[in-house]
Amino acid sequence: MRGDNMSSPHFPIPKTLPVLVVFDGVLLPGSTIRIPITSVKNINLVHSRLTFSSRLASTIIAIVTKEPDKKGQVNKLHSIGTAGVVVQITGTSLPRPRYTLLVTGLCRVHIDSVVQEHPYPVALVSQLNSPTTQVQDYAQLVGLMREFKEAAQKLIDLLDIPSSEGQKLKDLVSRVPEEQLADLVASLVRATLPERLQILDAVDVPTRVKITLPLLLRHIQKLKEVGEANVDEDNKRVGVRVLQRGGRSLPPSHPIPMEKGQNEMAELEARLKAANMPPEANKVAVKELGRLKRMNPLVPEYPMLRSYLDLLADLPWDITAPETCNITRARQHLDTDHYGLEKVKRRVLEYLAVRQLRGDLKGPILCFVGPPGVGKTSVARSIGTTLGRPYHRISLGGVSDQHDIRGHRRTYIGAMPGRVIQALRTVKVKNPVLLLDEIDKLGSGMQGDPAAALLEVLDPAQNSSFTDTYVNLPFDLSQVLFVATANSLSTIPTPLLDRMEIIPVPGYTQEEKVMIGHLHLLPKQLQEHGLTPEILSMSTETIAIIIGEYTREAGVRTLERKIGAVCRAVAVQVAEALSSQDDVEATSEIKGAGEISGKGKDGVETTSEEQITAKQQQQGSVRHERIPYESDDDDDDDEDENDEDEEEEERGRNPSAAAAATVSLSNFSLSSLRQHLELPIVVEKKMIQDVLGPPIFLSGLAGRVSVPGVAVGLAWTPVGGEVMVVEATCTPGDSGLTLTGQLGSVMKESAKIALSWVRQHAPMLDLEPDFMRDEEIHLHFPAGAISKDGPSAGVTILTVLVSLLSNRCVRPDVAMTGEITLNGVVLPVGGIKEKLLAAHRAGLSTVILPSANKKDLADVPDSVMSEVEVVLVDSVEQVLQAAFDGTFPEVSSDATRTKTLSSKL
Ligand SMILES: Nc1ncnc2c1ncn2[C@@H]1O[C@H](COP(=O)(O)OP(=O)(O)OP(=O)(O)O)[C@@H](O)[C@H]1O
Repeated sequence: MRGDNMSSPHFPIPKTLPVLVVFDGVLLPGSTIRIPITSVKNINLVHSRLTFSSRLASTIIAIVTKEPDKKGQVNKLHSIGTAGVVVQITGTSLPRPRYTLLVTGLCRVHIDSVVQEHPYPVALVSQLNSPTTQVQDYAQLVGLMREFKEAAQKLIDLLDIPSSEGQKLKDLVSRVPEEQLADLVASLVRATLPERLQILDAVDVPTRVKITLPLLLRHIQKLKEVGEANVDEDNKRVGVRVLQRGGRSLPPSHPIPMEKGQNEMAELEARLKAANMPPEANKVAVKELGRLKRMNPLVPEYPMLRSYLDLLADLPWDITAPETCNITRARQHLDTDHYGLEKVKRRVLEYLAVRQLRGDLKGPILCFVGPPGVGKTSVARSIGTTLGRPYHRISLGGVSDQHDIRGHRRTYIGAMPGRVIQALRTVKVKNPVLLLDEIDKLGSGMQGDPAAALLEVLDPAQNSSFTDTYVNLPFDLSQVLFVATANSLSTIPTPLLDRMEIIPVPGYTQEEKVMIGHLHLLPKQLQEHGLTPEILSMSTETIAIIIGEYTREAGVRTLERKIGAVCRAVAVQVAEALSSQDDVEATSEIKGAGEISGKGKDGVETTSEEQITAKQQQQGSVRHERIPYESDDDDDDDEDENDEDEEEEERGRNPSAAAAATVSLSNFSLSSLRQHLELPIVVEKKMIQDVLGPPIFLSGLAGRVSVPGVAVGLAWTPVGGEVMVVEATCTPGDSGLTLTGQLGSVMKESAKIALSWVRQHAPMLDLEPDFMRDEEIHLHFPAGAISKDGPSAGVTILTVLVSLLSNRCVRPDVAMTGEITLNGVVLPVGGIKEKLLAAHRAGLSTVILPSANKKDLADVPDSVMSEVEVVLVDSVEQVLQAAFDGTFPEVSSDATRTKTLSSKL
């Protein structure tokens, strides 16, 4: 069968091709099919060979059918496949890769051998072209072709497609080269998988035509039988294939519903007109539409141009949402949705008021900066709701390719517009509120700098004519209200920072968290679990226990999850109570059955075997009815899987039961539930431990600070303030000072400065001048896996060294922060509010701060200031006085640590 003689010039196909395995279809040369990608190997192939900016021409793959054996089991690759080019990829790679490829067949190839199986198959192939037709066969072939073409025209007449489309198809059939004719018509004809494989195997043209003709005639016969008025569903599908894809076939498993009598082009033209584009864009749209109309639907560019025009028609060039800005309502909105955050709310209201008065849409871009879970996204969403404009969130975390923002060139496979244009297509208005979430997490990779692309989007001077690379036309973004969020300013490029107004959203105090939990998170979780305050009651004291013993965060996200876990546990109790109610009902029904069958009213005591069976069946049916709810809850489970630290939630909870309870509660009144449960179920400490496990964080650092060489420092991190127990030990040796805990260079320098100061002041500290001659000091910062840097640990390091060398304990209730100089001056540091909140959270009562930070105390909530004593210091001596209670107390004799230097002091 293999054709060694080339009958006509063909483009060469590479000798080695990656193989895309298909299971229920056959791609014939000249036709285009959609192939859903589900198997791991096919996904690997897409990732490695098709999604890396490959140019169209270079991505030739072999599409080979895995055919079933006689028992219907799929087992071996067919020996002949089709070399094809992927013209479009749709789908996503997250959360799970799911793609659909649009592939056009080029020519037949023989699979000589499979040279690689993993990660995707690769095969050595030889191109198959039709052998030259011998002169004696020629007359016969001409007759056969004529008959075939006539039958094909007849089939097209019978297909349920608009006449204009039919005419186009007929023209195509009359023009197409003879060797492509059978393949083209075969893609219109209904045929089984083995029949299609037979057509694929027919390398020489006459054989192929001879095989296809009977199938063609069979299809015509069938269409005639059902009659034009009653075209069966399958034929409609064929019609749709022709109508929608211009003569290219689609696998039977992916039919597209018929839009009877609709002219695709006219519809597209009408949509483009209705889009009311600016003249420049309109000119391009008209020109491209003309090109699409003239284009042969079989060429790979057709679907790409079609998608482009669809996007132009979908973009909101001239659609504006009416803005309903009302400051009083805005205030109400913000207050209803958020507790506290007074400064943030005030700034947002000022911003909205200025916009309302000026009546224009230009203004600074607000950027909310703060630790996770403090309500940044939530406040930004409230702005959208307040203004009555559609809101859309663009997540920028991990975006490292500028094309994600600016779009890809249309010539690339899988080309897509950038995220901003995609968002506008989704919201369908040109003035939405777009939230640029996690703007500080933008990456920068090989594919250009996305931050630079964002500059163009955010700059009011440029964004009125933002040109996405895919759209390639200016789009006016000046009416979009951009709002951004970030955890830290340090990673936001300066030019981007310059264009935004930073609104800090600080962490919450313990009291604020309790109130947020009580007023917002608990009601929200109750509602999400189908519970009510009449069923579950949780006091503010209980919420405070959860905060203190199960969370260490600046925001309230973990708190919300923990409250959710408690709600689920209660939902299980309710569900169980409801099922026991079902049991009782079942019993009473059985009693009823007993009455009917003439048994006594006191049937419970005298339950017969039949009754027990009936009861069991009844219970079985109760269980059975709940099954749908159980599967409904799968989503819940998925979410839970994403929670990193939620193992305790697994304990004592049953999401299925929770869901069952949620649904069942609507059917059962509270009064009937009260018969089985004492309501409300009051959540107390014992129940919290049962559900969440033993406390994760024990308050008080006293145990750890009760030995010399340990002090509590305060650190600022993008996720809020942290208390850090810094430790030092001293052992015989000569390697000087060893630092561990992934410290940056600035922190290492702080340690050196502190040691120099101690050396310089050895006499004052009662140390010998060469106290480190035979000793080495090891200084460790906890959470060794996390890198740390910055000068603010200076005072803590110094205090730890003094404590170690003087063998005296630091006060256990003191935390400190501040930079030191060689001369012992204490300099101001940042993140004071966050640090004080962290100290307060950890139950520390005294905080040593640089005097120059006094101004920052104004930001610290009164509730914290009233419980934490702040000692302002200018010098290291003052730090030591405060840290050691002014007297440098001797270590008690039962100190747990051996002090190697004690003999020297
Ligand atoms: N002040 C508050 N009042 C009421 N609810 C709040 C408050 N702050 C946070 N929340 C709630 O906490 C949850 C987390 O908030 P949100 O998602 O807005 O945090 P975020 O600061 O954007 O975090 P991230 O930086 O991780 O995106 C939400 O359910 C939100 O409603």
